[in-house]
Amino acid sequence: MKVHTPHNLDICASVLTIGALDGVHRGHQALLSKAKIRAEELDVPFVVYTFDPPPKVFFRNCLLLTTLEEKLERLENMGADHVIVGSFNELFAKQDIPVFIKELKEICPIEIWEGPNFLFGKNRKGTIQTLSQHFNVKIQPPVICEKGEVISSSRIRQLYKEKNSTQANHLLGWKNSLIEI
Ligand SMILES: Cc1cc2nc3c(=O)[nH]c(=O)nc-3n(C[C@H](O)[C@H](O)[C@H](O)COP(=O)(O)O)c2cc1C
Ligand SMILES: Nc1ncnc2c1ncn2[C@@H]1O[C@H](COP(=O)(O)OP(=O)(O)OP(=O)(O)O)[C@@H](O)[C@H]1O
Repeated sequence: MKVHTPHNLDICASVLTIGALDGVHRGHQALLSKAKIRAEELDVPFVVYTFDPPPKVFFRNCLLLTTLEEKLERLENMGADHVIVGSFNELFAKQDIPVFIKELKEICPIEIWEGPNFLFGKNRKGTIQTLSQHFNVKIQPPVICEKGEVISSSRIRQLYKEKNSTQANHLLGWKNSLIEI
């Protein structure tokens, strides 16, 4: 797996997933697995575009579930061929959506895989519909836990706050998920 800064990956076809992916939890894992399978079927590299720190950590000071190093390790485990890491700061967040779309076009995605409620870009104004105007977007149905709740980084952060690290680690689904709080 190769790690890149934005605008530094030169490929002519890919399957792409974009996301903060903090924790690379069981919902992310299902999404990434699907995208990886499609990349293999299409015989193109599987590219993940992620952000460091996760936007919610940057804007709202949320608990960080995985350091960049841990996240990259997990993404490698999920079969990512290339990871683009956008350093998330004020300047990055100010980029207009068409600018970000133009950057994504550099990666030439044949398919972009996301979950159903994916929002992106400045002020979270970009939707699946926005993305679909430019790319072939595929949706992974939401992965829910045994209790019927959608697995999310926010839910896992909440479980850690409630000191329920057993359930948090269960939703993360990685053996070495140990956050001390
Ligand atoms: C160019 C760009 C600008 C962004 N600006 C904002 C922003 O102003 N406010 C915000 O909450 N998130 C912003 N984000 C983060 C997105 O809303 C979103 O968190 C990110 O695309 C990852 O999606 P995910 O949270 O579903 O993983 C921006 C993302 C990008 C790519
Ligand atoms: N449970 C899930 N099932 C399927 N896809 C998911 C799930 N959770 C997140 N995704 C998808 O993973 C991608 C990255 O999402 P993101 O990193 O924002 O995860 P999140 O768990 O929703 O985070 P947060 O709770 O901090 O908003 C998005 O396309 C999102 O829709």
